[in-house]
Amino acid sequence: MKGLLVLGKSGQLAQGLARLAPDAAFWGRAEADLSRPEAVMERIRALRPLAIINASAYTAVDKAETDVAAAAMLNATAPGLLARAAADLGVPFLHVSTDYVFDGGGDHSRTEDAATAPLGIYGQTKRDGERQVAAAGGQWVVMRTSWVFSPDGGNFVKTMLRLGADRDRIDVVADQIGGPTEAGRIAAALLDMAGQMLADPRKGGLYHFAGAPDVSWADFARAIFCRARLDCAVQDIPASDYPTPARRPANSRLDCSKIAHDFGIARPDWRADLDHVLNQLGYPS
Ligand SMILES: NC(=O)C1=CN([C@@H]2O[C@H](COP(=O)(O)OP(=O)(O)OC[C@H]3O[C@@H](n4cnc5c(N)ncnc54)[C@H](OP(=O)(O)O)[C@@H]3O)[C@@H](O)[C@H]2O)C=CC1
Ligand SMILES: Cc1cn([C@H]2C[C@H](O)[C@@H](COP(=O)(O)OP(=O)(O)O[C@H]3O[C@@H](C)C(=O)[C@@H](O)[C@H]3O)O2)c(=O)[nH]c1=O
Ligand SMILES: [Mg+2]
Repeated sequence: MKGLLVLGKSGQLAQGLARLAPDAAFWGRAEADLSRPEAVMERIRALRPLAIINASAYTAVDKAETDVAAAAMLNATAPGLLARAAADLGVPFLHVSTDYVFDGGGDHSRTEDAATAPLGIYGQTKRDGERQVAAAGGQWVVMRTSWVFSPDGGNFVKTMLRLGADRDRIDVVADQIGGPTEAGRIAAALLDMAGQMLADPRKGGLYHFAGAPDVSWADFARAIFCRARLDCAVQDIPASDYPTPARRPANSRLDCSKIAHDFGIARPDWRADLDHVLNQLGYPS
């Protein structure tokens, strides 16, 4: 997509976008340090992009608990200012948020209008970012997704492949349920949405988008070992047996019917996407 500016370069989503939209401009930390967003806004005004996708974020969930100011800057203040720069230019701004804005009670799928109640700093700062993007006054999309995996960067799939290679058993949380989502699918959905927003200035808003079917982390780990042909047994454990600085939601199920209705974008099946990512990582199918 010509004229597209992506904030982010080496991250999972940024790399997914780079594969699908190689002629876009990609600004990583070196080109555009979002801990100093005012300078980035100036450069955006000079570039005059036709659409902006923000693929940058502070994603270290546990570290955010003690690095609050940096998480707030990257996840809330910077997206708000980027959205304002896009609004001033009159171009669409697409941003990504997370299932961690919810407290994860119950066992139902949440729609976009469900109440947010983040359990930790990462989720809180992402929720604040959603609000700042919506308040910037331009044409915007916030896509909430979950459990992102890809061949690039750090993610649960790569962690399991590393651990599973030298252990014969691993304990994995079985009472947190969500939709694993391949980064390339998010990239494709955002590019599709950007095109539709350019064609129709009324389009935009808050949307859920996650891979199907919903699973526990333990079942996701089993699928990874099975498809990678790694001989590592998964022991189901409750989250209470895996203490972490930040609490995670137990129920991360996202109802994705609004994006299907408004944009014609369906939930991708993570099982096929996992096969594809494992192939990219050198595991034969
Ligand atoms: N990972 C997940 O499981 C989930 C992620 N999300 C959301 O999806 C989006 C994409 O996440 P993902 O691709 O996984 O993230 P990654 O952690 O893989 O990548 C983070 C990106 O942020 C950029 N970045 C970090 N600090 C700065 C900074 N100071 N200035 C400029 N850029 C910076 C990095 O830049 P550089 O390229 O220079 O390294 C990198 O491109 C985020 O909004 C995230 O909150 C939502 C649900 C789940
Ligand atoms: C490594 C490991 C993790 N776990 C658990 C911890 C946690 O509950 C779950 C997943 O671990 P992770 O560290 O990948 O989880 P986490 O970093 O919290 O993943 C989240 O990242 C942010 C950015 C998001 O927005 C979320 O959608 C989600 O993807 O698995 C085990 O049970 N055993 C293990 O050996
Ligand atoms: Mg993590």
